[in-house]
Amino acid sequence: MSALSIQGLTKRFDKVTALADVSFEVKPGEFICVVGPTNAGKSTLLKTVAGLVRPDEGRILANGRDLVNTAPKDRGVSLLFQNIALFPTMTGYENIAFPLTAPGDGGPTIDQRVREVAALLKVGHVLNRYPRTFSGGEQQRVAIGRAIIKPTDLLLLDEPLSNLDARIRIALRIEFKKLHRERRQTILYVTHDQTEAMSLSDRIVVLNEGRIQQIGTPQEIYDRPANLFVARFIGTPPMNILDAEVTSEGGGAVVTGTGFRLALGDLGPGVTALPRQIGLGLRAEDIRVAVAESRDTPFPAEIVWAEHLGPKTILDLRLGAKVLKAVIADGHPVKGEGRAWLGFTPKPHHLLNRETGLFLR
Ligand SMILES: Nc1ncnc2c1ncn2[C@@H]1O[C@H](COP(=O)(O)OP(=O)(O)OP(=O)(O)O)[C@@H](O)[C@H]1O
Repeated sequence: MSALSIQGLTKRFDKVTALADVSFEVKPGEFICVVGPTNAGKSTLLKTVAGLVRPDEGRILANGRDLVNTAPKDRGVSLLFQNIALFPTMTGYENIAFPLTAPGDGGPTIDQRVREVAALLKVGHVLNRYPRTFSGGEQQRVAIGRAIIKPTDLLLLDEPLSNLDARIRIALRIEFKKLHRERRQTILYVTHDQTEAMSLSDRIVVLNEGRIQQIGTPQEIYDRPANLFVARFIGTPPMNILDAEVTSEGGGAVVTGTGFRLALGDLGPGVTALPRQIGLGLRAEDIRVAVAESRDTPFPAEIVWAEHLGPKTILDLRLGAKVLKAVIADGHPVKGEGRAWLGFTPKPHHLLNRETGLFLR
């Protein structure tokens, strides 16, 4: 049975449809990230599960039990919002222990559990202090501690790391992963940061304008984006899409566009469903870059920008009217300006039906 079953969830606010017929299943112990741009409906989804928003249509079941008609406090979920609200008159210790102080939660284990959680989140040193003396990272860690101390069936996290600087964010990402490994708690985690989603989740739900665009493992979504939106949203830099024409030659497909021509071999029967004008999707790492023309790098391009990022450099390369993004490693003979020669090895092939916005599988 699914730990969480979301069925046909729809929520409208006046003219805005925040969620449009959203359905997915979460397995017990799964770590699911819901990712999407601003206004995608991510928070609304989490709030409907937590009971803060009532859906107009659809059902939410947790282990087969209806949640929509269950009071929020009886849903067996804990929720952590982006905006931290620690109790200012309570110490770090008291803030973390707060959810355990309800009747029935008492006993000598409270102290032990607070200290375990504090150790896990590395906030042992602030337990006797008040929130006004905490750094932003410490505040967020304590807030996370408070959200996780009472093991619930389902943990809902809404952009829990978004207000933190990059270093703390990465450190806490690892803590979340460890926590999940230890507890195997079912987690629904909302973020607009696709890198965070890629690194944390067992599966990703990509949401845009209230609609699910794709559900899959990070690898599936990266390798086989369902549509143009997902292809552009997942991956840094985003996938390059080149206008091209596909023709059939000698039993194989050939893709031609301004400045390039590529034999893709036999693409199977699906290729006949493609219109002639397509988009060829290329990940930055699918593009070979060289200083000279060769059989492997036959297409001349102009380097228009180089972003040096330490171990790698992201190049903007003009090919015809289009600027592509490619990645080269530190020490690569191409230096950040002038001319370069390109070769494409798209694996897998990303052929976009430009009329429907869907990729050929
Ligand atoms: N209480 C509300 N009243 C009116 N409109 C709302 C309400 N809550 C959300 N919306 C609208 O619903 C849409 C989805 O909002 P939601 O907060 O779920 O998006 P989100 O993906 O979480 O965005 P962000 O990443 O910016 O937080 C938005 O257009 C938003 O303005």
